[in-house]
Amino acid sequence: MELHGTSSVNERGVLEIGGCTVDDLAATYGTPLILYDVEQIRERIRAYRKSLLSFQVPYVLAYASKAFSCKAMCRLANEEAMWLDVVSGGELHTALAADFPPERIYMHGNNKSSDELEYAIMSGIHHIVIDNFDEIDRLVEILRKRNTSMRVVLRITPGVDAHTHEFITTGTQDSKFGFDLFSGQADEAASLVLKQEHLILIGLHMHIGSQIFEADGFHIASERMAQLYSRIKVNCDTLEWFNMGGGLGIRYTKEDRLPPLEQAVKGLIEGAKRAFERVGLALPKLMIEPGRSIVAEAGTTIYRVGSRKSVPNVRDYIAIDGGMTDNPRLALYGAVYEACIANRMFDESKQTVSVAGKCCESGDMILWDALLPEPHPGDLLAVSCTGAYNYSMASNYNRLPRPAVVFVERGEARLVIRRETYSDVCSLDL
Ligand SMILES: Cc1ncc(COP(=O)(O)O)c(C=O)c1O
Ligand SMILES: N[C@@H](CCCC[NH3+])C(=O)O
Repeated sequence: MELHGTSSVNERGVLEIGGCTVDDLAATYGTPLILYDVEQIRERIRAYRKSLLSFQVPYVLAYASKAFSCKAMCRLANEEAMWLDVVSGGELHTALAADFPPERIYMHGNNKSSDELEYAIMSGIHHIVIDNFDEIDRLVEILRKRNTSMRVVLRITPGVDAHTHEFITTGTQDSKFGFDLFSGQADEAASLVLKQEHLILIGLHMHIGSQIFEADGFHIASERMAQLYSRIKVNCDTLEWFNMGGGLGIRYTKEDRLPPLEQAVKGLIEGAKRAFERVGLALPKLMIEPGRSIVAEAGTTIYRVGSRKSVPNVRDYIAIDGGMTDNPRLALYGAVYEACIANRMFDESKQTVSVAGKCCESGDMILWDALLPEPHPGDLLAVSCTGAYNYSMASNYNRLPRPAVVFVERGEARLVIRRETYSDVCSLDL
């Protein structure tokens, strides 16, 4: 397993993250345990900021909180002066409960309920990203009733295939998200919004997908967005923002090849700059809303190895005390991870084993055919790059309690989400 961020191996051959030893953390907090290397998150944020600053246009760096949301994460994003993208009343509530300033929050979502829209408006968030025609109507109705107005951004589907897993591409024409550009819906939505005295159109948004390695999709989408922007700008003085979405990929395994983050971000923005120049405009104010590339590599899940099973001439399995309940990404997308035996880092990796979870489900796998030192029951298995869309997509399938989450930084560990108990699992049952 590749060591990320502040990870290192101590003289006992035990993995350390953020200056904390993994076996001590497992003994204190139990397993499965999700560790976040806070310094690494801060570094990623700073890498984004450095690239954005070099373009000398006003910018907003928002964290897409869907990747991993909890109060501590919102506080960390706030400490780093980020904005926050929320996609639900629950994510908004988490941010507000963490005292995240509402004026740096905005709301996405392809089916925001009227309650969620009211909540967002009454909380004083900065703007709402409108996703469809029904939402324009619903928003106007609420604003009219409350005799107030709201800044809005339009989510546009630029008709671009981002070359990622088909379940996480979002910019193609046939998508549930946003206003379609090709059929003219995007222009139509803009003229509708401009007629509404309660709506102030401040920007256009695109998000072409997630875990993207290549810049071409962003460049093509930026070209199309710049053309749309220039058409709308003619009748709209308040239009000043271009939100390029999130989506930059990360290295889950050594085989994943991609440029350093700073370079990748610069490349995207240079592409956008060229696109706007071609339509005779300067680069507008920029928004960018990464999730995965901020938190994924900073997360490591620590499991305890339990039973083993060897199918002669077929495969060796080991089972860990978590699984698809804390990491459904292999089951959902066939995601590939790297792992190590965290308490025996000096041992040679010479056995090919597949790592299964403990759910009643054959698809409950975390790794297929990984090369590891021979695992023994009681060993600690560390799976890297589990910081994004793992805890946030965790479930209680088979009534398994969700794991604890701990932030580690400079030798200190801080429990930020406690482990669920059996009574938590039953807490909503009547
Ligand atoms: C609208 C929007 N913005 C931002 C993100 C964050 O994407 P990522 O985690 O790939 O950076 C997503 C998720 O794909 C999204 O749907
Ligand atoms: N949840 C997905 C990505 C979806 C991103 C949000 N629009 C993943 O784990 O990769």
